[in-house]
Amino acid sequence: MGNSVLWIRNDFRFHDNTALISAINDIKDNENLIFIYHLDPELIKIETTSYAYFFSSLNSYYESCLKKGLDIYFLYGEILTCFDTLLNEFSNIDKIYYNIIECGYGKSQEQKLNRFLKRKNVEVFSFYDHHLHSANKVLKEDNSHYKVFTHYYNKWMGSKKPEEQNIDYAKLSEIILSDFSKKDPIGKEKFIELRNLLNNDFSMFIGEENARECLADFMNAKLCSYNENREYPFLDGTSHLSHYLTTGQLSVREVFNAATMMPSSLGKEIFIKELAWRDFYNMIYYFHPNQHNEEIIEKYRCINWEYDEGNFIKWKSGLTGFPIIDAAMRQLSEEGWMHNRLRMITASFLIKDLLIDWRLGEKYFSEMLIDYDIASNIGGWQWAASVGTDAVPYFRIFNPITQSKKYDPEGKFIKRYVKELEDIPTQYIHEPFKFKKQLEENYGIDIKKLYVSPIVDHKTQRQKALEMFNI
Ligand SMILES: Cc1cc2nc3c(=O)[nH]c(=O)nc-3n(C[C@H](O)[C@H](O)[C@H](O)COP(=O)(O)OP(=O)(O)OC[C@H]3O[C@@H](n4cnc5c(N)ncnc54)[C@H](O)[C@@H]3O)c2cc1C
Repeated sequence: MGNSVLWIRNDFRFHDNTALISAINDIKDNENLIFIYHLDPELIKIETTSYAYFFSSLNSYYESCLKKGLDIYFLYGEILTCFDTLLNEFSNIDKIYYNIIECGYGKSQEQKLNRFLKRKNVEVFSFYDHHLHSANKVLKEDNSHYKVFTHYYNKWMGSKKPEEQNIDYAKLSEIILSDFSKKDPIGKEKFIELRNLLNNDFSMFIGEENARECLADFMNAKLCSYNENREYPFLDGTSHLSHYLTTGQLSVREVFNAATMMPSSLGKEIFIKELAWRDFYNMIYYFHPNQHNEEIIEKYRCINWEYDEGNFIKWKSGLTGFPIIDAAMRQLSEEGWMHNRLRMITASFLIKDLLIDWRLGEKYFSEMLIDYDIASNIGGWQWAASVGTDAVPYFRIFNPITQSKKYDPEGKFIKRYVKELEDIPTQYIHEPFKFKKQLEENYGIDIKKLYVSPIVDHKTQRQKALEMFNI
C-alpha cells in the first residue's frame, strides 16, 4: 500500500484544483493522501505586503483544511533536504501530485525536485492549472511564440478551454492523512512563528468564499459596464480578482466560465480579453526567462539610467507633487493594490519622467502588490518602459497631467488619497502649483503650505527620456 502526496503551491483552494482532484480520483482503497506545504526560506519576506498577503492566504487555506478535519504537513528548508526528510518520515510515499509553475524560481525548484524524485522512484503527476492556456499551448503554425498580443489573442480565443472540475469532498475526507503527531514538527513551528509575525489584516480579501462572492458581485453588478468603467480609478469598475487568481484561491476556469455564461456585451468581451493578457504575459516570460533583469528589445539593454535616490523615495511615498501619481502610490501603500490605469501612469512616470531604471519600480511593486505575479508585473513594467514585447504605439510617454484630467476629471480619486488637496477646487486639482496665485487670491489657500511642489518638469524630462532612449 502506497501513500500519495499533494504538494500545495499557489493553489489555495479545493474547487477545480487540478492536482488535488486528480489525486483524489487516482487513489485506491487503503491508500492515503498527505497534504504538504514547503516553506522556502528563499521566498519568505513577511515584511513585504505581497508576501504577507500570500502567507495570509496560505493560513486561511490551512484553517479551512482544519475545519474539514484535514491537516497540512509543513516542510521548512532547502527543497531537496525537505523532501528527503518527508520520504523518510513517511516511508511508503510513491506518488506526488502538484500544479505546475511554468516560469522563474518555481519552475527551477520543480525541475530540481523532479530529478530527485526520479532517483527515489517516486512517480510525479504534474498539471497545468494556473492559466487558461499554458505557455506552450497557443503558438503560431510554425510552433514559434507570438510577440504581438492581438495575434496571440485571436488564436487564444479560438482554442478550446479546459473544463472546470468539481471536487468529491466525501472521498477527500476518507483518504486524507492528518495524524502527524509523531512526526518532525520543525515546519509547523516555522509556520506558527510566521503566523505570529503577521500584522496585516486581509480577512476581507481572503479565502475561497470571499473570492467566489467577489466574482459573483462583479458578474452581476459590473461586467456589463466593464468596458466603460474599467479605465476610471475613481469608479469601482474592475473585478478585483487578481489577488485571488495569483494565489489560486479562485480557479481561472471558474472565472472564465462565469463570464461566458453572462449575456453578450462589450464588457464581457473586454473582460475575457484581460484574462488572455494574463496568459500572454505568462507565455512571454516562459520564452524570455531572463526578462526579470533583461529588456526583451536588445537595443535597450544598455540604457544609461539616471538615479536620484531622493526622487525614488518621493515616488514611493506619494510625494512627487503630481497629484494623480501621489494618490496612486498612496493607494498602493495603503491597500497593496493599484488600479491598472494608474499602474501604467506611475510606471511611465518613474521611467520616463524620473528616468529611473524600470527594474527598481518592478521590484517595489513586487514587494507591495497583494496580486504580485512575476510574469504580469514584469510584462507591465517592460510595456511601460517600451522595452518589452508588443510596445504599441512604439514609444509612449504618458503626460501625468493629461492622464489625470482624462481619467479622474473631477479629482475624486485624487482627493480620496491625497487628503491635503481635499478643499482644492476641481479646476485646479490636477496641477495645483500652476494655479497658486488663483488659489491664494480667490480661496485664501497657500498651496506651498499644503502640498509638495512638482519634483520635475514633465516637458524637460520628456525630452531627456527621448534622448536617453535615442528616439
Ligand atoms: C506596471 C504594471 C504592473 C502590473 N503588475 C501586476 C501584477 O503583479 N499582478 C497582476 O495580476 N497584474 C498586474 N498588472 C496587470 C493589471 O494591472 C492587474 O491585473 C489589474 O489591475 C488587477 O485588477 P482587477 O483584478 O480588478 O483587474 P480586471 O480589470 O478586473 O481584470 C481581470 C483580470 O484579468 C487579468 N489582467 C487584467 N489586466 C491585465 C494585464 N495588463 N496583465 C495581466 N493580467 C491582467 C488579471 O488577472 C485581472 O484580475 C500590472 C500592470 C502594470 C501596468
